[in-house]
Amino acid sequence: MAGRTLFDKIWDNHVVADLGDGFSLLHVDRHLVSDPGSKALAALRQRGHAVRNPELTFATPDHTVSTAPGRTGHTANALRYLKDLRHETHAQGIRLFDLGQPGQGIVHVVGPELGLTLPGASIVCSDSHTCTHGALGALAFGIGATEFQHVAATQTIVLQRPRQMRIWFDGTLPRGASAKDLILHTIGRLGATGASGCAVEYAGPAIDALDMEARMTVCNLSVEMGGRFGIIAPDARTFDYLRERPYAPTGALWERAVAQWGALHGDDDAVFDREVRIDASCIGPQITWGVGPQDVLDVGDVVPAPVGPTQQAALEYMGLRAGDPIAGTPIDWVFIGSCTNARISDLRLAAAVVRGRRVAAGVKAWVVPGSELVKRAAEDEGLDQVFRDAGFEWRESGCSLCVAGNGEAVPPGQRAVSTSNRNFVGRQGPGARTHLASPQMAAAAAVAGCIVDHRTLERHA
Ligand SMILES: CC(C)[C@H](C(=O)O)[C@@H](O)C(=O)O
Ligand code: SF4
Repeated sequence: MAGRTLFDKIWDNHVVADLGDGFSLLHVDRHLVSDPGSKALAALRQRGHAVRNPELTFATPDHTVSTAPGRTGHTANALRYLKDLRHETHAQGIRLFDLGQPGQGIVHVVGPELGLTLPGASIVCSDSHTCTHGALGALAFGIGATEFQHVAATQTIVLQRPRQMRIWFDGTLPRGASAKDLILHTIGRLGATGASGCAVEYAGPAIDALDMEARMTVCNLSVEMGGRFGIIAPDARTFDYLRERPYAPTGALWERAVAQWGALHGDDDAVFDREVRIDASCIGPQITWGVGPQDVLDVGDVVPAPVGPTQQAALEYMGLRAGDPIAGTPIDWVFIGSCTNARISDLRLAAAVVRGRRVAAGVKAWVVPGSELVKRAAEDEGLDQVFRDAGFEWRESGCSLCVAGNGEAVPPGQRAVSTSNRNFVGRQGPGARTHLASPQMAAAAAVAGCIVDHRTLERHA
């Protein structure tokens, strides 16, 4: 028998029934629910179904909640979602991590930090960035509203085994380049559909060297190149990260779990449908110029000449001219947040750039921690003060400006550098222009008032 990939092994462990033609009925170990999921919960209840395993289902509001300090200014829409989520989770006996409680936050930040996300587990959430959890060696993927009801009612899901791709990163990232740069560069190389329909395994020395939160950043953007799953084999770093997390196993169970997790890696002779190799040592700080994460360049490069009408339209939307250096482009907003880059390590990286500096005149800069626990940890370290002293707004946790689904938006025509994962037309508000970048790059833009290579700021410090 041919060797199996890591993904194959986890898949095989979850098969309840083989349905033929590559389809399987899989057991779901964790169902994560955020506020948009309240609609599907309501629909399920109206059809008279109970949630089969409420103890495997966990909820928290993130998309629509206000992130204003003190949670003021909730929109009518947000209040409705919040009320529905509270009502539906209560009716079904589902654990809800509500506003102000440890455990609240962007669902993809919360899963790993609570130890709900575990190596070898299957994890679903009706959100495309569920691929984030694959960073811990989980089989994690986004589902639709119909699948949500199926999962909730049966704790299983029907899935066709996807094609598999491995991206192998040689070398080490240069100083000043981060996981965000690594994955943006990769998407730039492979394109928005480069991993369509695939489960993507990230491997190689440059991945091994990343800490857990950086690995989450990498897996988070898998879906931006069409991959429904991203996965990284768990290792000692993964186990260290999970030890003593609230929902991680303890005592003898922990020992057994680690022994099993240690076996979670692909066989040497496993075959992938596609293999890509990338040299991480050539990757510098990245910044997007267009309206998809694949429209990305090195911060030292010039805006490319458009290839075809789509890119021409992207340049017009972004208000950029081909041939101009991207560095030096004036900006109006900075958003440090989202399930890509709002964990404590991201905030530390951004704070290191900001410390002792001021946000440039006319720039609005927000830090939106990824979760209540991230917020508290940052405050314990005094990071909130570093940001506040510089003129940043220090906010409550949630999705906020990443999706502008909560009344928080970048005004039309204004230009933002954002640590999130989508720079689509109107994503941060109608007419808003978004440049995706790492936390260091976003922090540097805030203090410089323009797009800038954060390494050049460091030299002047
Ligand atoms: C609202 C939700 C369904 C959506 C997703 O699936 O990703 C959002 O989180 C996003 O990032 O665009
Ligand atoms: S932070 Fe952004 S990308 Fe992540 S779940 Fe929320 S809206 Fe989606």
